Amino acid sequence: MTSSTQHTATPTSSTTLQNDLILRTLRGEQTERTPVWMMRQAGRYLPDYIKLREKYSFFERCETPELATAITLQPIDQVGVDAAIIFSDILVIPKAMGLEVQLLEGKGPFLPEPIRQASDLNRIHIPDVQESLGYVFDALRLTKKELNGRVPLIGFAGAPWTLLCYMVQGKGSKTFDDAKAFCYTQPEAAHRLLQMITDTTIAYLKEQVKAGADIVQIFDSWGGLLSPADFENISLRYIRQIVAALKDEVLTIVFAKGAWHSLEGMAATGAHGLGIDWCITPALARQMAGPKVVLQGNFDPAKLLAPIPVIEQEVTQMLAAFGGHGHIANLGHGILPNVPVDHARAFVNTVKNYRHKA
Ligand SMILES: Cc1c2[nH]c(c1CCC(=O)O)Cc1[nH]c(c(CCC(=O)O)c1C)Cc1[nH]c(c(CCC(=O)O)c1C)Cc1[nH]c(c(C)c1CCC(=O)O)C2
Repeated sequence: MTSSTQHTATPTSSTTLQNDLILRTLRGEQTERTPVWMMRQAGRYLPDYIKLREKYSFFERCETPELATAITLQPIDQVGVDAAIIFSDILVIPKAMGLEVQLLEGKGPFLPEPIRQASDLNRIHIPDVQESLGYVFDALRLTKKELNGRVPLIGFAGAPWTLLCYMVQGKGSKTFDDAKAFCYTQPEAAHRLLQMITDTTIAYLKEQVKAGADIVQIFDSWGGLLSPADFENISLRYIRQIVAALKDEVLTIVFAKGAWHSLEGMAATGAHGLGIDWCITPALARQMAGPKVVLQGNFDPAKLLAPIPVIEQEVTQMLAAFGGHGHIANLGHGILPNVPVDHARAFVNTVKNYRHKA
Protein backbone atom coordinates (compact mmCIF):
# COMPACT_ATOMS: atom_id res chain seq x y z
CA MET A 1 0.00 0.00 0.00
CA THR A 2 1.21 3.55 -0.68
CA SER A 3 1.65 6.39 1.83
CA SER A 4 -1.01 7.26 4.37
CA THR A 5 -1.12 10.91 3.30
CA GLN A 6 -4.36 12.16 1.77
CA HIS A 7 -4.84 11.43 -1.89
CA THR A 8 -4.51 14.42 -4.19
CA ALA A 9 -6.76 13.93 -7.18
CA THR A 10 -5.29 14.06 -10.63
CA PRO A 11 -8.45 13.27 -12.58
CA THR A 12 -6.98 13.65 -16.03
CA SER A 13 -3.74 11.83 -15.34
CA SER A 14 -3.71 8.06 -15.43
CA THR A 15 0.01 7.54 -15.09
CA THR A 16 -0.35 5.69 -11.78
CA LEU A 17 -3.12 3.40 -13.03
CA GLN A 18 -2.36 -0.10 -14.26
CA ASN A 19 -5.69 -0.29 -16.10
CA ASP A 20 -6.87 3.04 -17.50
CA LEU A 21 -8.90 1.64 -20.44
CA ILE A 22 -12.11 3.34 -19.37
CA LEU A 23 -10.41 6.72 -18.91
CA ARG A 24 -8.79 6.56 -22.34
CA THR A 25 -12.09 5.51 -23.90
CA LEU A 26 -13.91 8.45 -22.29
CA ARG A 27 -11.23 10.81 -23.59
CA GLY A 28 -12.01 9.60 -27.10
CA GLU A 29 -8.87 7.51 -27.56
CA GLN A 30 -8.81 4.23 -29.46
CA THR A 31 -8.14 1.37 -27.03
CA GLU A 32 -6.97 -2.22 -27.42
CA ARG A 33 -10.34 -3.53 -26.21
CA THR A 34 -13.69 -2.30 -24.89
CA PRO A 35 -13.72 -1.54 -21.14
CA VAL A 36 -16.46 -3.09 -19.00
CA TRP A 37 -18.17 -2.52 -15.66
CA MET A 38 -21.73 -3.12 -14.39
CA MET A 39 -24.13 -0.64 -12.86
CA ARG A 40 -24.91 -1.67 -9.27
CA GLN A 41 -21.98 -4.09 -9.40
CA ALA A 42 -21.21 -3.54 -5.70
CA GLY A 43 -23.74 -5.43 -3.59
CA ARG A 44 -26.96 -7.39 -3.88
CA TYR A 45 -25.91 -10.45 -5.95
CA LEU A 46 -22.53 -11.00 -4.24
CA PRO A 47 -22.50 -13.57 -1.39
CA ASP A 48 -19.87 -11.61 0.59
CA TYR A 49 -22.11 -8.52 0.46
CA ILE A 50 -25.15 -10.49 1.59
CA LYS A 51 -23.14 -11.67 4.63
CA LEU A 52 -22.30 -8.06 5.56
CA ARG A 53 -25.99 -7.19 5.23
CA GLU A 54 -26.78 -9.52 8.11
CA LYS A 55 -24.45 -7.60 10.44
CA TYR A 56 -24.88 -3.94 9.48
CA SER A 57 -27.79 -1.75 8.40
CA PHE A 58 -27.76 -0.23 4.92
CA PHE A 59 -26.70 3.23 6.04
CA GLU A 60 -24.10 1.75 8.44
CA ARG A 61 -22.60 0.09 5.37
CA CYS A 62 -22.61 3.42 3.51
CA GLU A 63 -21.36 5.52 6.41
CA THR A 64 -18.49 3.30 7.59
CA PRO A 65 -15.60 3.88 5.17
CA GLU A 66 -14.00 0.48 5.89
CA LEU A 67 -17.26 -1.32 4.99
CA ALA A 68 -17.96 0.85 1.93
CA THR A 69 -14.40 0.23 0.71
CA ALA A 70 -14.60 -3.53 1.27
CA ILE A 71 -17.90 -3.70 -0.68
CA THR A 72 -16.53 -1.49 -3.48
CA LEU A 73 -13.57 -3.85 -3.95
CA GLN A 74 -15.61 -7.09 -4.06
CA PRO A 75 -16.51 -6.94 -7.78
CA ILE A 76 -12.95 -5.92 -8.68
CA ASP A 77 -11.56 -9.02 -6.98
CA GLN A 78 -14.41 -11.41 -7.75
CA VAL A 79 -15.74 -10.39 -11.17
CA GLY A 80 -12.81 -8.56 -12.74
CA VAL A 81 -14.46 -5.34 -13.93
CA ASP A 82 -12.37 -2.47 -15.37
CA ALA A 83 -13.61 0.17 -12.90
CA ALA A 84 -14.74 0.41 -9.28
CA ILE A 85 -17.86 2.37 -8.32
CA ILE A 86 -17.92 3.63 -4.76
CA PHE A 87 -20.45 1.86 -2.55
CA SER A 88 -22.95 4.49 -1.46
CA ASP A 89 -26.45 5.52 -2.54
CA ILE A 90 -28.11 8.40 -4.35
CA LEU A 91 -30.31 8.91 -1.25
CA VAL A 92 -27.43 10.21 0.87
CA ILE A 93 -28.22 13.64 -0.64
CA PRO A 94 -31.86 13.92 0.58
CA LYS A 95 -30.54 12.72 3.94
CA ALA A 96 -27.82 15.38 4.02
CA MET A 97 -30.44 18.00 3.06
CA GLY A 98 -32.37 17.15 6.22
CA LEU A 99 -34.96 14.54 5.26
CA GLU A 100 -35.21 11.26 7.12
CA VAL A 101 -34.46 8.38 4.76
CA GLN A 102 -34.97 4.73 5.68
CA LEU A 103 -34.08 1.68 3.65
CA LEU A 104 -36.65 -1.01 4.40
CA GLU A 105 -35.39 -4.55 3.93
CA GLY A 106 -37.04 -6.06 0.86
CA LYS A 107 -39.11 -2.92 0.27
CA GLY A 108 -36.67 -0.19 -0.69
CA PRO A 109 -36.43 3.50 0.24
CA PHE A 110 -38.94 5.10 2.61
CA LEU A 111 -39.05 8.79 3.53
CA PRO A 112 -41.65 9.21 6.29
CA GLU A 113 -41.97 12.99 5.88
CA PRO A 114 -41.76 13.74 2.15
CA ILE A 115 -41.91 17.18 0.51
CA ARG A 116 -45.48 17.91 -0.63
CA GLN A 117 -45.77 21.70 -0.71
CA ALA A 118 -43.69 24.87 -0.82
CA SER A 119 -43.65 25.27 2.98
CA ASP A 120 -42.01 21.83 3.29
CA LEU A 121 -38.91 23.31 1.68
CA ASN A 122 -38.30 25.10 4.98
CA ARG A 123 -37.50 21.71 6.48
CA ILE A 124 -34.55 21.17 4.14
CA HIS A 125 -31.35 23.05 3.43
CA ILE A 126 -28.29 23.09 1.19
CA PRO A 127 -25.79 21.28 3.43
CA ASP A 128 -22.10 21.79 4.02
CA VAL A 129 -21.04 18.65 2.16
CA GLN A 130 -17.81 18.20 4.12
CA GLU A 131 -19.79 18.15 7.34
CA SER A 132 -22.68 15.91 6.30
CA LEU A 133 -21.12 13.72 3.59
CA GLY A 134 -17.51 13.52 4.77
CA TYR A 135 -17.93 9.76 5.19
CA VAL A 136 -18.31 9.38 1.40
CA PHE A 137 -15.08 11.29 0.79
CA ASP A 138 -13.31 9.20 3.45
CA ALA A 139 -14.57 6.05 1.72
CA LEU A 140 -13.32 7.32 -1.66
CA ARG A 141 -9.87 8.11 -0.22
CA LEU A 142 -9.61 4.73 1.49
CA THR A 143 -10.84 2.89 -1.62
CA LYS A 144 -8.34 4.76 -3.80
CA LYS A 145 -5.59 3.66 -1.47
CA GLU A 146 -6.74 0.04 -1.35
CA LEU A 147 -7.19 -0.11 -5.12
CA ASN A 148 -3.55 0.86 -5.38
CA GLY A 149 -3.95 1.85 -9.03
CA ARG A 150 -5.57 -1.39 -10.21
CA VAL A 151 -8.57 0.31 -11.88
CA PRO A 152 -10.14 3.79 -11.93
CA LEU A 153 -12.73 4.80 -9.33
CA ILE A 154 -16.20 6.06 -10.27
CA GLY A 155 -18.08 8.48 -8.01
CA PHE A 156 -21.78 9.22 -8.54
CA ALA A 157 -24.92 11.12 -7.63
CA GLY A 158 -28.59 10.94 -8.54
CA ALA A 159 -29.93 13.44 -11.06
CA PRO A 160 -32.06 16.17 -9.43
CA TRP A 161 -35.30 14.87 -11.00
CA THR A 162 -34.71 11.31 -9.75
CA LEU A 163 -33.95 12.62 -6.25
CA LEU A 164 -37.09 14.80 -6.35
CA CYS A 165 -39.03 11.62 -7.17
CA TYR A 166 -38.02 10.04 -3.85
CA MET A 167 -38.16 13.29 -1.83
CA VAL A 168 -41.77 13.95 -2.91
CA GLN A 169 -43.21 10.46 -3.43
CA GLY A 170 -41.54 9.24 -0.22
CA LYS A 171 -40.96 5.77 -1.60
CA GLY A 172 -40.34 3.82 -4.78
CA SER A 173 -43.08 3.83 -7.42
CA LYS A 174 -43.62 2.69 -10.99
CA THR A 175 -45.10 6.03 -12.02
CA PHE A 176 -44.01 8.59 -9.36
CA ASP A 177 -47.33 10.34 -9.89
CA ASP A 178 -47.16 12.34 -6.63
CA ALA A 179 -43.75 13.63 -7.69
CA LYS A 180 -45.11 14.56 -11.12
CA ALA A 181 -48.21 16.18 -9.62
CA PHE A 182 -45.94 18.31 -7.42
CA CYS A 183 -44.03 19.51 -10.52
CA TYR A 184 -47.18 20.18 -12.54
CA THR A 185 -49.26 21.85 -9.81
CA GLN A 186 -46.51 23.69 -7.91
CA PRO A 187 -43.86 24.40 -10.53
CA GLU A 188 -42.28 27.25 -8.62
CA ALA A 189 -41.65 25.10 -5.52
CA ALA A 190 -40.54 22.17 -7.69
CA HIS A 191 -37.93 24.26 -9.47
CA ARG A 192 -36.73 25.70 -6.16
CA LEU A 193 -36.28 22.15 -4.88
CA LEU A 194 -34.53 21.02 -8.08
CA GLN A 195 -32.14 23.97 -7.83
CA MET A 196 -31.35 23.19 -4.18
CA ILE A 197 -30.59 19.58 -5.12
CA THR A 198 -28.48 20.75 -8.06
CA ASP A 199 -26.38 23.12 -5.94
CA THR A 200 -25.83 20.40 -3.33
CA THR A 201 -24.92 17.84 -6.00
CA ILE A 202 -22.36 20.11 -7.65
CA ALA A 203 -20.60 20.73 -4.32
CA TYR A 204 -20.84 17.02 -3.49
CA LEU A 205 -19.39 15.79 -6.78
CA LYS A 206 -16.58 18.36 -6.69
CA GLU A 207 -15.52 16.97 -3.31
CA GLN A 208 -15.76 13.42 -4.66
CA VAL A 209 -13.27 14.42 -7.36
CA LYS A 210 -10.93 15.93 -4.75
CA ALA A 211 -11.20 12.69 -2.77
CA GLY A 212 -10.09 10.61 -5.75
CA ALA A 213 -13.03 9.91 -8.12
CA ASP A 214 -11.63 9.58 -11.65
CA ILE A 215 -15.09 9.62 -13.27
CA VAL A 216 -18.50 10.76 -12.01
CA GLN A 217 -21.78 9.29 -13.21
CA ILE A 218 -25.16 10.97 -12.84
CA PHE A 219 -28.01 8.45 -12.48
CA ASP A 220 -31.36 9.68 -13.78
CA SER A 221 -33.19 6.42 -13.16
CA TRP A 222 -36.62 8.00 -13.66
CA GLY A 223 -35.83 10.31 -16.60
CA GLY A 224 -37.91 8.04 -18.82
CA LEU A 225 -41.11 8.88 -16.95
CA LEU A 226 -41.16 12.37 -18.47
CA SER A 227 -42.21 13.53 -21.93
CA PRO A 228 -39.35 14.94 -24.01
CA ALA A 229 -40.45 18.51 -23.24
CA ASP A 230 -40.79 17.84 -19.51
CA PHE A 231 -37.48 15.95 -19.48
CA GLU A 232 -35.82 19.09 -20.83
CA ASN A 233 -37.58 21.39 -18.39
CA ILE A 234 -37.50 19.28 -15.21
CA SER A 235 -34.45 17.09 -15.64
CA LEU A 236 -31.97 17.94 -18.38
CA ARG A 237 -31.67 21.62 -17.56
CA TYR A 238 -30.34 20.71 -14.09
CA ILE A 239 -28.12 17.89 -15.37
CA ARG A 240 -26.68 20.48 -17.78
CA GLN A 241 -25.68 22.70 -14.84
CA ILE A 242 -24.02 19.76 -13.09
CA VAL A 243 -22.06 18.65 -16.16
CA ALA A 244 -21.03 22.24 -16.92
CA ALA A 245 -19.65 22.61 -13.40
CA LEU A 246 -17.68 19.35 -13.55
CA LYS A 247 -16.66 18.44 -17.07
CA ASP A 248 -13.40 20.38 -17.04
CA GLU A 249 -12.35 18.77 -13.76
CA VAL A 250 -13.39 15.17 -14.27
CA LEU A 251 -14.71 12.69 -16.84
CA THR A 252 -18.51 12.65 -16.67
CA ILE A 253 -21.15 10.09 -17.67
CA VAL A 254 -24.89 10.83 -17.78
CA PHE A 255 -27.30 7.89 -17.61
CA ALA A 256 -30.94 8.82 -18.01
CA LYS A 257 -32.85 5.57 -18.20
CA GLY A 258 -35.60 5.56 -20.85
CA ALA A 259 -34.81 9.08 -22.04
CA TRP A 260 -33.18 8.05 -25.31
CA HIS A 261 -35.35 10.61 -27.13
CA SER A 262 -33.08 13.29 -25.68
CA LEU A 263 -29.67 11.79 -26.52
CA GLU A 264 -28.87 14.75 -28.74
CA GLY A 265 -29.55 17.19 -25.90
CA MET A 266 -27.63 15.06 -23.45
CA ALA A 267 -24.62 14.97 -25.79
CA ALA A 268 -24.80 18.76 -26.04
CA THR A 269 -24.20 19.03 -22.27
CA GLY A 270 -20.56 18.17 -22.98
CA ALA A 271 -20.65 14.97 -20.92
CA HIS A 272 -17.91 12.56 -21.98
CA GLY A 273 -20.19 9.51 -21.89
CA LEU A 274 -23.91 8.72 -22.12
CA GLY A 275 -25.53 5.60 -20.73
CA ILE A 276 -28.23 3.89 -22.77
CA ASP A 277 -30.65 1.10 -21.91
CA TRP A 278 -31.58 -1.92 -24.05
CA CYS A 279 -34.65 -0.30 -25.62
CA ILE A 280 -32.58 1.48 -28.26
CA THR A 281 -30.17 0.00 -30.79
CA PRO A 282 -26.53 1.10 -30.63
CA ALA A 283 -26.82 2.37 -34.22
CA LEU A 284 -29.80 4.63 -33.50
CA ALA A 285 -28.21 5.86 -30.26
CA ARG A 286 -25.04 6.75 -32.15
CA GLN A 287 -27.03 8.56 -34.81
CA MET A 288 -28.90 10.60 -32.19
CA ALA A 289 -25.96 11.30 -29.90
CA GLY A 290 -23.55 12.23 -32.70
CA PRO A 291 -20.08 10.88 -33.44
CA LYS A 292 -18.10 12.24 -30.48
CA VAL A 293 -19.63 11.14 -27.18
CA VAL A 294 -18.86 7.70 -25.73
CA LEU A 295 -21.86 5.38 -25.37
CA GLN A 296 -22.19 3.10 -22.34
CA GLY A 297 -24.46 0.08 -22.11
CA ASN A 298 -26.74 -1.53 -23.04
CA PHE A 299 -27.20 -5.21 -22.10
CA ASP A 300 -30.62 -6.12 -20.70
CA PRO A 301 -29.83 -6.98 -17.04
CA ALA A 302 -32.43 -9.78 -17.09
CA LYS A 303 -30.45 -11.51 -19.84
CA LEU A 304 -27.78 -12.30 -17.25
CA LEU A 305 -30.29 -14.88 -16.01
CA ALA A 306 -29.99 -16.78 -19.33
CA PRO A 307 -27.59 -19.75 -19.67
CA ILE A 308 -23.92 -18.74 -20.00
CA PRO A 309 -23.61 -19.69 -23.72
CA VAL A 310 -26.57 -17.41 -24.48
CA ILE A 311 -24.95 -14.59 -22.51
CA GLU A 312 -21.70 -15.05 -24.45
CA GLN A 313 -23.50 -14.99 -27.78
CA GLU A 314 -25.64 -11.96 -26.97
CA VAL A 315 -22.75 -9.96 -25.50
CA THR A 316 -20.73 -10.66 -28.66
CA GLN A 317 -23.63 -9.37 -30.76
CA MET A 318 -23.89 -6.26 -28.61
CA LEU A 319 -20.17 -5.52 -28.97
CA ALA A 320 -20.34 -5.93 -32.74
CA ALA A 321 -23.34 -3.59 -32.89
CA PHE A 322 -21.45 -0.84 -31.03
CA GLY A 323 -18.62 -1.15 -33.54
CA GLY A 324 -15.64 -1.32 -31.21
CA HIS A 325 -14.81 2.36 -30.72
CA GLY A 326 -16.30 4.87 -28.28
CA HIS A 327 -18.09 2.24 -26.24
CA ILE A 328 -18.00 1.17 -22.59
CA ALA A 329 -19.70 -2.19 -22.14
CA ASN A 330 -22.25 -2.18 -19.32
CA LEU A 331 -25.77 -3.25 -18.52
CA GLY A 332 -28.69 -1.04 -19.52
CA HIS A 333 -29.63 -0.70 -15.82
CA GLY A 334 -28.46 -2.17 -12.51
CA ILE A 335 -27.57 -5.85 -12.11
CA LEU A 336 -30.44 -7.85 -10.61
CA PRO A 337 -30.03 -9.38 -7.12
CA ASN A 338 -30.70 -12.94 -8.35
CA VAL A 339 -27.94 -13.07 -10.99
CA PRO A 340 -25.46 -15.91 -10.33
CA VAL A 341 -21.93 -14.55 -9.90
CA ASP A 342 -20.57 -16.77 -12.68
CA HIS A 343 -23.09 -15.24 -15.08
CA ALA A 344 -21.81 -11.75 -14.18
CA ARG A 345 -18.29 -13.06 -14.74
CA ALA A 346 -19.30 -14.50 -18.14
CA PHE A 347 -20.57 -11.05 -19.16
CA VAL A 348 -17.29 -9.40 -18.16
CA ASN A 349 -15.04 -12.10 -19.64
CA THR A 350 -16.86 -12.10 -22.98
CA VAL A 351 -16.13 -8.38 -23.28
CA LYS A 352 -12.52 -8.85 -22.22
CA ASN A 353 -11.92 -11.62 -24.76
CA TYR A 354 -13.62 -9.89 -27.68
CA ARG A 355 -11.55 -8.24 -30.39
CA HIS A 356 -13.35 -6.09 -32.89
CA LYS A 357 -12.61 -6.99 -36.46
CA ALA A 358 -11.11 -4.02 -38.30
C1 LIG B 1 -32.64 4.71 -7.94
C2 LIG B 1 -31.34 4.45 -7.23
C3 LIG B 1 -31.16 4.21 -5.83
N1 LIG B 1 -29.81 4.04 -5.62
C4 LIG B 1 -29.12 4.13 -6.80
C5 LIG B 1 -30.06 4.44 -7.82
C6 LIG B 1 -29.72 4.74 -9.26
C7 LIG B 1 -29.39 3.53 -10.05
C8 LIG B 1 -30.55 2.67 -10.38
O1 LIG B 1 -31.54 3.14 -10.94
O2 LIG B 1 -30.46 1.46 -10.10
C9 LIG B 1 -27.67 4.06 -7.02
C10 LIG B 1 -26.87 3.12 -6.23
N2 LIG B 1 -27.22 2.39 -5.12
C11 LIG B 1 -26.16 1.63 -4.71
C12 LIG B 1 -25.06 1.93 -5.55
C13 LIG B 1 -23.68 1.39 -5.22
C14 LIG B 1 -22.66 1.29 -6.23
C15 LIG B 1 -22.92 0.27 -7.30
O3 LIG B 1 -22.74 -0.91 -7.06
O4 LIG B 1 -23.32 0.66 -8.41
C16 LIG B 1 -25.49 2.84 -6.53
C17 LIG B 1 -24.76 3.44 -7.70
C18 LIG B 1 -26.13 0.70 -3.57
C19 LIG B 1 -27.41 0.12 -3.08
N3 LIG B 1 -28.56 0.80 -2.80
C20 LIG B 1 -29.51 -0.05 -2.32
C21 LIG B 1 -28.96 -1.36 -2.28
C22 LIG B 1 -29.70 -2.61 -1.81
C23 LIG B 1 -29.96 -2.59 -0.34
C24 LIG B 1 -29.32 -3.74 0.38
O5 LIG B 1 -28.55 -4.48 -0.20
O6 LIG B 1 -29.56 -3.85 1.58
C25 LIG B 1 -27.63 -1.25 -2.74
C26 LIG B 1 -26.62 -2.34 -2.84
C27 LIG B 1 -30.86 0.34 -1.87
C28 LIG B 1 -31.65 1.16 -2.77
N4 LIG B 1 -31.33 2.43 -3.17
C29 LIG B 1 -32.26 2.89 -4.09
C30 LIG B 1 -33.24 1.86 -4.22
C31 LIG B 1 -34.45 1.96 -5.13
C32 LIG B 1 -32.88 0.80 -3.38
C33 LIG B 1 -33.65 -0.47 -3.07
C34 LIG B 1 -33.72 -1.42 -4.16
C35 LIG B 1 -32.38 -1.85 -4.68
O7 LIG B 1 -31.80 -2.78 -4.15
O8 LIG B 1 -31.93 -1.25 -5.64
C36 LIG B 1 -32.21 4.19 -4.78
